[in-house]
Amino acid sequence: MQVQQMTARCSSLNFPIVYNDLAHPPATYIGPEYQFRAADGAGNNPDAPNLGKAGTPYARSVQGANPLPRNQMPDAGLVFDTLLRREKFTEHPQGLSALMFSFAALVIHSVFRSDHTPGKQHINMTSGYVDLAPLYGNDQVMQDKVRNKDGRGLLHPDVFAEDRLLFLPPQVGVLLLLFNRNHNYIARRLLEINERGTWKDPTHHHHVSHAQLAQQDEEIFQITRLCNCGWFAAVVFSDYFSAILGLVRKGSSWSLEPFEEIRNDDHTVFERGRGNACSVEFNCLYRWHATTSLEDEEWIALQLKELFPDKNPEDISLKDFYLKEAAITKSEPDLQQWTFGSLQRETEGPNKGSFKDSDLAGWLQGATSHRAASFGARSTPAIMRLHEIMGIEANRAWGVCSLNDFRKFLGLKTYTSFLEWNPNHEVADAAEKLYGHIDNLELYVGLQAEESKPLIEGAGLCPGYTISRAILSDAFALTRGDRFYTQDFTPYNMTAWGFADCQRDPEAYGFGSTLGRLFLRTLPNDYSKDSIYTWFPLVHPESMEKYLKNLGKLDGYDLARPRPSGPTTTVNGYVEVGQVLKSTDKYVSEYVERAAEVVKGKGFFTASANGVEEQKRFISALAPSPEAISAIGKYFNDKTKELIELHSFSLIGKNTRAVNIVRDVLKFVPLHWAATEIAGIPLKTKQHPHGVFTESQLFDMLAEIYQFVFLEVESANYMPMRQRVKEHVQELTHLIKAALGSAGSKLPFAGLIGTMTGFFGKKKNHHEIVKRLFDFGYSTEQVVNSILALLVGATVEMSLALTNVVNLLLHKEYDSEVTIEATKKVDAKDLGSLTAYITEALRIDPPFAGVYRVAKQDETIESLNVKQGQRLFLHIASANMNEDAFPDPRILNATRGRPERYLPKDGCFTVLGDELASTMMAEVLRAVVSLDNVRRGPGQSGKLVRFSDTALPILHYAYLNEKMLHSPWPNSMVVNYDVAK
Ligand code: HEM
Repeated sequence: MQVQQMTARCSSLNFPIVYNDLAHPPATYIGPEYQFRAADGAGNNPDAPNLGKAGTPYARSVQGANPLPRNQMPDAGLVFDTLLRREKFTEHPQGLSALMFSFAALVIHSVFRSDHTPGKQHINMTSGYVDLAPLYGNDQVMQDKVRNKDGRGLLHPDVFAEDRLLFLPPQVGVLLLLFNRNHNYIARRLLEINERGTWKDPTHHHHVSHAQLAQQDEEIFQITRLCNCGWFAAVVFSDYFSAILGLVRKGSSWSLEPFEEIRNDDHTVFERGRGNACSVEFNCLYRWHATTSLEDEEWIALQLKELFPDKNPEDISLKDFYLKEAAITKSEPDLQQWTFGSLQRETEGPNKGSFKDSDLAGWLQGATSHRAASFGARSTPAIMRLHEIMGIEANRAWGVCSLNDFRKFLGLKTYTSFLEWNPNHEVADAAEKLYGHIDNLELYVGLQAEESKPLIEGAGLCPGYTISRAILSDAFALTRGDRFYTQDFTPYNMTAWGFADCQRDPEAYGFGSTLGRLFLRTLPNDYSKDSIYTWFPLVHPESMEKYLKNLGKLDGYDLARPRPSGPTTTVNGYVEVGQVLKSTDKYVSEYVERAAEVVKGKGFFTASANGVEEQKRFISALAPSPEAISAIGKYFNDKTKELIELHSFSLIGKNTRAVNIVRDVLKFVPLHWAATEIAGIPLKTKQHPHGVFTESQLFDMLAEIYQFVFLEVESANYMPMRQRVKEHVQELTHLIKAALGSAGSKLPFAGLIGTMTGFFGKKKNHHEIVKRLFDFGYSTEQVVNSILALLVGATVEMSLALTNVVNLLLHKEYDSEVTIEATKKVDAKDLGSLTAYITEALRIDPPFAGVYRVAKQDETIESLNVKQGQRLFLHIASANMNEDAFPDPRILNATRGRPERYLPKDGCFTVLGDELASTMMAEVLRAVVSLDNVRRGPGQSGKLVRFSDTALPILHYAYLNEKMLHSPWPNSMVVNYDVAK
């Protein structure tokens, strides 16, 4: 190319834009030095590593212009007694609860810790970041004290680093303990998932070197801290801001999101993640002592009495306070022994060292039911006089500007008179007498005693006007300025699950509450899934009731304080599990109640009171003869082959083909049959683009219904899932009804059927089955619900069972715990052998670990004493490993004989009957084993990636779904097989 042409082409490029694509200097770097938060917050900005580090001076934002000579300022005590001292308690206008300000106290303790050592009062001993420093400490020494360091990245149970919290109302410390528990929850899940495969759980592997344990402890701890801080920020941006902006009373789940990348007009990156140091102005405006509830006021009085038994609170001096503080710090016991609020640590058992859940919940729920007070002049409890004097004195020592200087800085109109600042004549007059001129009004007092904002649109916190404007600037500086909430908030740094787990979820109950999710995770037996105490803890329940009523949403919530639920007893013994499973009259499942929440009317026989009878009848309609069973078996065999053919691909230059047997075949074989042959719902595939749902869409809907009715749902997900499941059920029943065809033409919706049959096409089997059901005298509703029951009960769980069977069949080096009897490999030609293989494989690797049952009466079975009403978790997977019942239980031996030793089968075997379900599965297996030299795909692709999830014991294994959250359903495993060239 000619030089001139090159020059012309280059000059047509907009250099500034291209240059501005990237940040200069780079926004972040890779490697552990940059990936994780330093204990003292250093290095948040890699180019200015001391910015916001603990132990550095406070920043000052505003250039004061008005002189405020200290020796001419009114006495701080006098200021308190004239402008701040509470005259009477006025409840908060939005009805915020005491817990709201307990959370606020946690926020401020994360970012302020003024040094009280003489000469060092300008130092902030904590970092300028919302990094949960009260939990993790401000330096490495403190962090080492809270960590357990056994290789699992855990914290010691129920500890935190911040000793100042011991002197605040107990619910503040309790809230922080929930973040300790959340840390340990996250760390455990990270180790279970083990995304990079480099960690070994020291509870199962006893020969891991010290060096490796130390390294993995550090990695897990640091990743967990990032995720836990993500949770903390998510609470700030959901519950906390929702209360501050008044969104909670409007039923809105919208939130500010200040983290995203934004481009300036000239294409430069709008700054983010460049660090933050807290300012003295912010320290002054965040002292919200006026909001203290009556109950907390009483608590402070008691505490001061305890600390200074010989002194009247009004006579305690600053010196007394600082001396006491220093003495307490010196004599503090080991933080694992700290207690507060009369809490007692458990001294033995699995929860040794922890506090009782019910005690913690008691403090939190108490604080929700206490009303916070309004902000404003003459509102701060007298008992906090000393605290306020400390604030005023600090404000003066720091050389903070005047209120008017501050307002000017923010672009707000400066006040010209005291009355303009606070229209209450008495307050304005008193202030004028103390300060002389409005320009002399110091920031601290000016902020705290200013007229408060009323409860108007967009307002919820209702502090003084200037605070309400300035708080947002600081909130943004803190969060958008933090590299770990912006450039380094990535699924790589936090792992895929950790990143997904800590996101604010606008779909969560309580208008996107995160605190509710945290309560249900950390205090599962003491918070309930629909209580307003769970979902709106920062608002007083009576006020929340009023708002929900206005929004027409009262029905969705329980207004009562949650009642603790008893823990579930896990039963592992083979005899006990077997006995309970068989005694269906004495031990009942909870499926009927669950189904009743989402399915209207009769016929959903898999979860109905007289289900056994209905089930038998349904099976007889489905497969009335051995020929019918064989025909269905053939369908399964053909469909498996068809899907393998359709989705397999060949490897270049080899006579090998590969197929994702789980994602593209096993997941969908039962689904095709149930949807098209039984329910009459055609699937949308490449070959049939006019179907109603794609295979995946229908699978996901059925999986959610199945999980809701038959499995365990994380309490925090229960209510949103219930809503979604109701919608799925409605949609599916509508389609099933429409597809009933002429078999139901005597029905009132015959007109609709006319249109739908053309759309669906005609299916002989579907037609016949529907006819047989009507012949039983079933109502339309019963027929529809019966079909829905089959659709749910005979698909997703069977796919999972098939996955486990095929996974075991391909067993090689991957699962060292199981051995397959080499001589007794499966014979593809013999249906009996295939069925026996499936029974044995599902003993070793059942789709679910167990089932829940509730006792209807007292009973003793062997060593198990059951009380009426007790909830039992029957751990079938454990019972299946019983040595007496199954000698060498880890050996997969399909010729064990004595079929009566196997525990009663559940799931699709009950829905379809043993014979039909076994035939279907055996035919799928036959199609797979008939592939020439079928074997696992290479490396990672050939593995069934799954992990144990101790948080949801019913799941034998959990998987990550496409959102990277826990799911019961597998999604990938590639197999290879050979074909003739
Ligand atoms: C109701 C219980 C509370 C008690 C007993 C309490 C007590 C105290 C005490 C003794 C100080 C030390 C004063 C100093 O270092 O100058 C302090 C400081 C402070 N308080 Fe409170 N407080 C309470 C609630 C709150 C709340 C709800 C907030 C606001 C969200 C808050 C914000 C602050 C701030 C920002 C400081 C300055 C911290 C520092 O500079 O280190 N406090 N409080």
